[in-house]
Parts: sequence; structure tokens; C-alpha cells
Amino acid sequence: PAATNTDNPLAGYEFYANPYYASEVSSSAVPTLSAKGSATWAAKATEVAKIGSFTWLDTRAKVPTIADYAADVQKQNAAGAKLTLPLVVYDLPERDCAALASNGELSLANNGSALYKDYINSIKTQIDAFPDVFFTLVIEPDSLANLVTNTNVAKCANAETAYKELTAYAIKTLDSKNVVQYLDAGHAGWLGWPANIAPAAKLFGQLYTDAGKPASVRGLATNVANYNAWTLPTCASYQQGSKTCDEKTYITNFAPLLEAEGFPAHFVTDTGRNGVQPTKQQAWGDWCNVIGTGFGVRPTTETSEPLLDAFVWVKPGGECDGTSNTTATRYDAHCGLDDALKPAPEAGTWFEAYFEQLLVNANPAF
Ligand SMILES: O=[N+]([O-])c1ccc(O[C@@H]2O[C@H](CO)[C@@H](O[C@@H]3O[C@H](CO)[C@@H](O[C@@H]4O[C@H](CO)[C@@H](O)[C@H](O)[C@H]4O)[C@H](O)[C@H]3O)[C@H](O)[C@H]2O)cc1
Ligand SMILES: [Mg+2]
Repeated sequence: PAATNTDNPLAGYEFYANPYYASEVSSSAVPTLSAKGSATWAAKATEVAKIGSFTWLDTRAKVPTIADYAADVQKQNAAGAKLTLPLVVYDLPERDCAALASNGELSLANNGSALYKDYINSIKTQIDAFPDVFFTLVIEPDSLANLVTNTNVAKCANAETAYKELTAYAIKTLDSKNVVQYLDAGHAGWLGWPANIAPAAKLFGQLYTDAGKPASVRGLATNVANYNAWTLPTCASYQQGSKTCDEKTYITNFAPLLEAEGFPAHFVTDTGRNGVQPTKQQAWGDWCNVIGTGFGVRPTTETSEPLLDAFVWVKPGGECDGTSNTTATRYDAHCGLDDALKPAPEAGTWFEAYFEQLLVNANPAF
């Protein structure tokens, strides 16, 4: 059956703008831009802070933050708002297994599976404490996508069973009436290739059905922390001859394959850094701190595409993808490429120059 948007669980919601991101903007971008004499840009920076991006639960220590944000959502909703609390679940053992920049705190060798289940249980406890708050969850960026294309990487091969088992544990445990879940599914340049999209549909379909088709699992999140257009009329040279050059084509091709595997998936897609098209990527696989990018279409459930529940800002613009310091433990060569903005700090920390790049290049403009 053709997908309909009437069952969009996000319809009518706006995304909560969290105070942590706002504090990064106010403590760094506003004074820096003001000091440069750009009072106008400093004011525009504060506008960005009011746009709801996702909070990445990238350590166990971050989990209690949920309670603070949920209480704030309750307060704003009591005053007439209709906010959902957007969170990224992101702490698998051997995280980011094919890269070096975002490796996490848990490892299989150090009781990582048990600790990950504790992490998921602690998120569940927070969600259950706020039954009247609606949570939008993106589950484990890059993880399953790496199982489609990178089991040739030892770290991914060794983590494959754990990734599958723990992802199933997460979506089953987090399943709840006040939750909607989107599994991360890479992007058009990653799983959209003909060689990848069928194995991807099998993997996602298998995981979803093996987990018992949890009701809150609505579908997939695409383009998280990447730069692809939603629609790109003319494919770009860096897209290596692919016919799947944008996220709309990717999800349009993907949906029937997933449905055939018993997974009637809908989607959300990250527009937080895709405002400038085509991008200045020298190769489509360049993912780290890409130069010349801009904030894209603002988060909204008005997508005019029945398969797409919302445009979302999952990667908070201005938080780094990875350090350019070649001596750092987590240095990944992708962050040293010509199309990567340098010098860059550690993944997840504030990258002022990158925020300013996104701001001045924003499309729609601020
Ligand atoms: O001509 N052809 O016919 C043809 C056919 C197939 C081809 O092969 C495909 O080439 C693609 C690149 O074009 C590859 O996609 C890249 O895969 C990387 C992981 O390996 C991803 O990196 C992740 O990115 C995340 C953020 O998105 C980071 O958070 C994370 O840390 C980071 O690890 C890149 O995005 C993603 O663009 C595919 O695997 C590969 O199968 C190529 C040509
Ligand atoms: Mg990353």
C-alpha cells in the first residue's frame, strides 16, 4: 500500500531546542562574532540556538540530562507548546567501528555489552518517568550501515554480533507509547548504491522482525551528520556516477525493499548541514568537517513527501566530527583531507569556525 502521511507520529510537533546547544552558541559564537564587530551575525547566531537539534547521549554520564530537558518540555507544553524531546542513542561498544574520530567509551573486551544494556535501561527509566513527554529517538548512527559495507574492517566484523544483539535490545527496551524510534541508515552515498541497498534492506528488515516489530519503531533516519541534498536535480561529479544522488531518491528506492522484508518504514532525514548544494566534497565518502557547508531546511513535519515524517537537525551544527590533530589518539585521516576544515577539535566539541561557516552559508538564510 502507498505510504500515507496521516499516520505521521510527529505531525504537529516541534523539536525541543536544548539549553546545552544554546549555551555553546551563547558562550562561543555570540562573543566571537560580536568581537569581530558582527553584531548582526551574533544576533543571527542566537536565532540558530532556538532551532531544535538532537541531544546526543554519547556517554552514560549524559543520560540524567534527559530528566532536566523532559521537565523543561513539560513546562513549555503546559504553556501551550507542542514539543517532542529529540535524542540520539549513541554508545555501542566498538562505536564508529570503521573510523577513528568518534570511538566511544565502551568496548566488548571491557564488559561493553553489559554496560550498554545498563545504558539503555537507564534511558528507559528516564523515559518512563515522563509518560506525558513524547520522545523522538535516533538509534545508533553509522552502526548498522557499517555492518552492510565494512565487515572487512576487523573492528566491525568483531562487533557485528554485538551490534545486532544490542540494537535489538535497545529498540525492544525503549519501545513505549511515548516514544518514536528511527534506526540510523547512513545516507544515499553510503547505502544508496545498488550493491548496498538490497543487503541493507535485508539487515534492517531482519533486525526489525527479529525484535518483534516494536510498535514505536517507525522507520529509519538518513543523512545523519552528512551533507546530502533532499533533492538534487543534477548529480554532482563527486557522486561517482551514482543514480541515487539525494536522500529523496534513496528513501524512495529503499521503502519498497524494506516493506518486502516486513518493515513498512517511514523516515526522517538530517538537513542540519545540507544547505549548500552541490557540496565542496572532493569524494562522496568525505564525511569529516566538510568545508563550504551551510545550515539547511529548518526542522519541520511539513515535508510534502508521505514517506518522510520530518526534516530534522540531528547533528548539532558546530559540534565537531573529529580532530585534525594528527598526533591525537582519535585522529582519522578523513579529518585531514583538503575538503575538511582545519584546525578542528575533538569530535563532539564546539568548532567555532565551523559554526560560523554553517551560519553564513545557511540556506534558507538567517
Ligand atoms: O562507483 N560505484 O559503483 C561505487 C559503488 C560503491 C562504492 O562504495 C561505497 O562508497 C561510498 C563512498 O562514496 C561509501 O560510503 C561512505 O562509507 C563511509 C564508511 O565506510 C561513511 O563514513 C562514515 O560517515 C559517517 C557520517 O556519514 C561518520 O559519522 C562515520 O564516522 C564515518 O565512518 C561515509 O559517510 C560514506 O559516504 C560506501 O561505504 C561504499 O560502499 C563506491 C563506488
Ligand atoms: Mg561521526
